[in-house]
Amino acid sequence: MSLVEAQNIVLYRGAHLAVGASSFTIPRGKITAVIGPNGSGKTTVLQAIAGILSPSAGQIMVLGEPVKDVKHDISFVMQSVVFPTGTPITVKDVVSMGRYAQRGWFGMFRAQDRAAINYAMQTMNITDLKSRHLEELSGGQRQRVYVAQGIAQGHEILVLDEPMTGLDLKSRRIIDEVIHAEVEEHGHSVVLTTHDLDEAAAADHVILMDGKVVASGSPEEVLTRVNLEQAYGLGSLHEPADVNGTTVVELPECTTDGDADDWDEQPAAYGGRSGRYDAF
Ligand SMILES: Nc1ncnc2c1ncn2[C@@H]1O[C@H](COP(=O)(O)OP(=O)(O)OP(=O)(O)O)[C@@H](O)[C@H]1O
Repeated sequence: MSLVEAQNIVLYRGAHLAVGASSFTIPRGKITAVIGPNGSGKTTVLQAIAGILSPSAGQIMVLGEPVKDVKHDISFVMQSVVFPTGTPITVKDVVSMGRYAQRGWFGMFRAQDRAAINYAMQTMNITDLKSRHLEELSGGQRQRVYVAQGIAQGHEILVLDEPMTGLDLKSRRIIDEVIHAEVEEHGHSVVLTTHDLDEAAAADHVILMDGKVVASGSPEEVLTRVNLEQAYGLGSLHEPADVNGTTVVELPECTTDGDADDWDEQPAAYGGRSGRYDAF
């Protein structure tokens, strides 16, 4: 059974058509990367998978059921979680929130809840920060806390919106290891968004967005020059270069606040990283 089957879904954010009619499947027990330019609909698709946003047309099934019936199997970690400034909330409080739905009678944490909270803090390497207030943390540390909250939920499906963006190498590695452990050790499925072609190329399955799903399948099937040019704009890719026998495509730099065609001419960084990946 597929993890997700979407047939001709159309997604609006308010009055704005965010994702035009799209069909795709996502395999179960794998890592799926959703990639595409700014504003291409990645977060919107994640929200539909997590049951936060309903399609205005078409249908989306998760684990063979209407998504509203399996919401309790899904952990959704948002791109940025905003707590009002001055909220006296600690790292442990935030991670513990991941267990609120599973708590026992009278809202008491049971041994398994405490174990899940401690496991999540350990795997995300934030145990030594547990008594710190959230607003005392760096952006990268905070992001690890939010991912830990998702891990603590222990659900079969972990949906992560840009978990790696803006993180240093160490934090990226920690999150990468946790994502692989979720799939390989716990048999869970991970769906994440990224701006990094290397990350997408390393996933089991890729969905390429540009206001709709442009392509979905294995990285080899999806991350082709033709598809990437369609999503990121014709001429946006520089001629492939041969680097030590590997064909490498460089993406031009994209402004972070712009839309898909808002390219800078400079062939340099993309999504804060090298912007180079092995072309298929
Ligand atoms: N709350 C909202 N109300 C109206 N339109 C929205 C809202 N949120 C997003 N949009 C629009 O929906 C479209 C898809 O946005 P979405 O956040 O899914 O893109 P994205 O690919 O995740 O972008 P990014 O890479 O910048 O995070 C964009 O055109 C965006 O402007």
